Amino acid sequence: MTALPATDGRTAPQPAPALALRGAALGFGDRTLWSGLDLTVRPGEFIAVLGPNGSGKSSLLKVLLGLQPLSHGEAEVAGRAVRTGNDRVGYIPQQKLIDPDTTVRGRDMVGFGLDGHRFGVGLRGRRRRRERVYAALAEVGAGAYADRPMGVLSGGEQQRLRVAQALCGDPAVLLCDEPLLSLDLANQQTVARLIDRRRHDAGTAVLFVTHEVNPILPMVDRVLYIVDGRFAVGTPDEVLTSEALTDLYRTPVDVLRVHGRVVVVGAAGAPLDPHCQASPLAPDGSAGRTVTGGTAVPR
Ligand SMILES: Nc1ncnc2c1ncn2[C@@H]1O[C@H](COP(=O)(O)OP(=O)(O)OP(=O)(O)O)[C@@H](O)[C@H]1O
Repeated sequence: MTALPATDGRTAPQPAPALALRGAALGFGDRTLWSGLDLTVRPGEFIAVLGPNGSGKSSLLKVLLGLQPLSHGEAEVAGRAVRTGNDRVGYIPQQKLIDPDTTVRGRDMVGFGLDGHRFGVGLRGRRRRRERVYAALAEVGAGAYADRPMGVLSGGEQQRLRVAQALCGDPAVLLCDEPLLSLDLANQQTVARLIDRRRHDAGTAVLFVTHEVNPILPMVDRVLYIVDGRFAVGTPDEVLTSEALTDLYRTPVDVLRVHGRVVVVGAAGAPLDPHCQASPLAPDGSAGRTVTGGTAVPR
């Protein structure tokens, strides 16, 4: 705990940050993905991590999972230096359909998210472990199909179980790597709400990597937007603006708000997204501009 002056003159304890990066840099060979990154994330805070393909979003998650050392600087989760196998870190990967022949039950898959040593050995340890899995399944509403083989479950059901697996260890930080990808709208909303509820109820901080910010926009407290070695951090209203993104991309970018959705429009000749299409939304109606087709954030 850090003590900060309270408004009445006494000192009020502040919760330790869920996550802290100080002077962090990551590079491979002579390429620097990002550097000078200082980021302190409060318990329960929801951070969207945005940026084009290859800007280093997933690599940032790997650093926090202890799978990738920083080139410079420090990274801490719940006040401790990051390391592999830290059960204070939960991880939700992209939705990938599991082989239909996979016979492992959802309940067992969720249990894989727990460190076996934590609950001790013997009957008591096994019971505590079982209770934790049960609670995680209940939290995501997956109890009804938890005993079926993973291979026969729908993509949405499988992804709920991945969320349960990530939450099972009661993480201080939840790292999400495009967890809504290839889910239909209803399941996108379900999974996003589960994550949102968790951070409200348990104070779990969330780092959410995505190319499509709109489904989570109402939940986002701050955005970390990485482009070509540079980055911007701030509220969505501060970062998702034409001015801020033009500065970041070093090329003219327009940010439009259409029916509450954010649409990022890039300059012709400098497509921000390989899938850019001629824009029906070009502000001047010219054909010389492009927009990410239905996608909010350039890839
Ligand atoms: N171990 C590694 N060795 C060398 N280069 C790597 C390594 N890991 C990642 N990279 C490179 O670092 C860059 C960033 O990769 P990363 O997966 O973090 O990007 P990303 O922003 O998540 O991209 P996407 O949106 O496409 O998923 C890529 O060019 C990738 O090839």
